[in-house]
Amino acid sequence: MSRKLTRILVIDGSEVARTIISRILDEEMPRTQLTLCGSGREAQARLEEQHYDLITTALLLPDMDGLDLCRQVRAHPSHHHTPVIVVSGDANERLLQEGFAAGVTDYFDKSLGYQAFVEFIKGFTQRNPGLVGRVLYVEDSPTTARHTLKLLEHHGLQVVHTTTAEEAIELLQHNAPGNPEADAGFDIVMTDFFLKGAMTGGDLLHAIRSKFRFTQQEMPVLVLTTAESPDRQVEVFHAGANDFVQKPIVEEILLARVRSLLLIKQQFTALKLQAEEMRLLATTDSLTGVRNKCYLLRQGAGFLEDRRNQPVAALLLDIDHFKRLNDSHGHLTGDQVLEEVGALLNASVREGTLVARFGGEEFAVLLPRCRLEEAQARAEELRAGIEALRPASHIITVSVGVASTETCPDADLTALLDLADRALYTAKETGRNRVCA
Ligand SMILES: Nc1nc2c(ncn2[C@@H]2O[C@H](COP(=O)(O)OP(=O)(O)OP(=O)(O)O)[C@@H](O)[C@H]2O)c(=O)[nH]1
Repeated sequence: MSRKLTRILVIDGSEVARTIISRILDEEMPRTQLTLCGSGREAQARLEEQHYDLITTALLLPDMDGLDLCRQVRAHPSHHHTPVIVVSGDANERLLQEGFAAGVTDYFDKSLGYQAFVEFIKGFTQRNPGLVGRVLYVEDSPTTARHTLKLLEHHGLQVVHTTTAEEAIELLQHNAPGNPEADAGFDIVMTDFFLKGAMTGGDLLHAIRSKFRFTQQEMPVLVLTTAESPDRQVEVFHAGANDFVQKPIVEEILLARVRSLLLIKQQFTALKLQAEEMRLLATTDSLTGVRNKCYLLRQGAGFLEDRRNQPVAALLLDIDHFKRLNDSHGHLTGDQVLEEVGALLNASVREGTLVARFGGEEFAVLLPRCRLEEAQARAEELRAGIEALRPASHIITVSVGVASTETCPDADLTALLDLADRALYTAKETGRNRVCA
């Protein structure tokens, strides 16, 4: 889900006020597109040009009453839903009595200061975020579809409209996780419950929850129904809908429901990303950036068992005379060398290769679909690459032991690494800075 700019229209007759508000908003809300107006007439002109997520106006404008401006906003076909905050010197009687009737969403007491005003706006926009996301919308009535599409798109949503559940299923299939040709995918589905095709909205819901196995957080579904009995409403929820909206659609109700479902989806996506980051952190060696030994031992077994990876080659690379480097240049230099060698290994291997830190100055590499001869060639490339690297401005060499299941098809991970370790020992014994198999 991409984040879009929050568009705010600030109307205030005082140039000083506009300058201060603009400066603080720029600092505190960098993803804001701010439009400043000094009069009601200027604001009216701006409102003809574009949509805003929020309007704030002083109660007293040089040419107009702030409440009259608010009434005009409420009567405007494109802006009648836009929140309006009225700013006044004190919460005066007139504002309290007439404000809400005029359609004021909230008011702010100016005597609290500009910093507090910006904090207020920040809180307001966080509670009422703009609508951002991709909606799959299934509706077979052309009139309802045209009206709803216009409404959703007007509020910044990307909408893909289909008239049948079958088409919607095809689109969901195409966008399912794992399909390399998938587009951005959908954040929510909105569907009419009664569709004229062979499949109903209920069938679509069933497919979403049972076939695609999308949870209610992963793919929230909003059902549109005509006024129904409580029994029918219960049926909608049993079918796996998150919520429903009755037709004829009331714009504010639809938007509020869509907003809350998008929030559910955003929270789900954020949690998923966080979990992935945590998993990566827990399986990565913090110094070298390659996988840690625990990950190698856990994933390596499966890596070997996967027949598509056969034959699997294992390389064990051990930095030569690393103790000497530590002793003469210090551990921090040693650490930098390890870091740079790890980065080179990560950057040098193809996708599907597993690189891990096996011990202090020792790295393991598992190469899929790699015969012994090719593994030796790959090991030689890595050895030469490290020799040319000069990490921390020192010439560093590695000895490499190579083994492949090509020559021992029954070897499990331990046996394969053991063979590579024996080859590494030979490389060390026969002079270092070489590859042995
Ligand atoms: N700087 C640094 N040193 C480490 C780290 N982990 C292990 N070492 C050091 O790596 C050195 C490994 O020394 P040895 O096992 O004797 O091996 P070597 O000096 O590389 O000699 P050969 O392997 O026989 O060429 C030890 O001095 C460890 O303290 C680390 O994370 N950072």
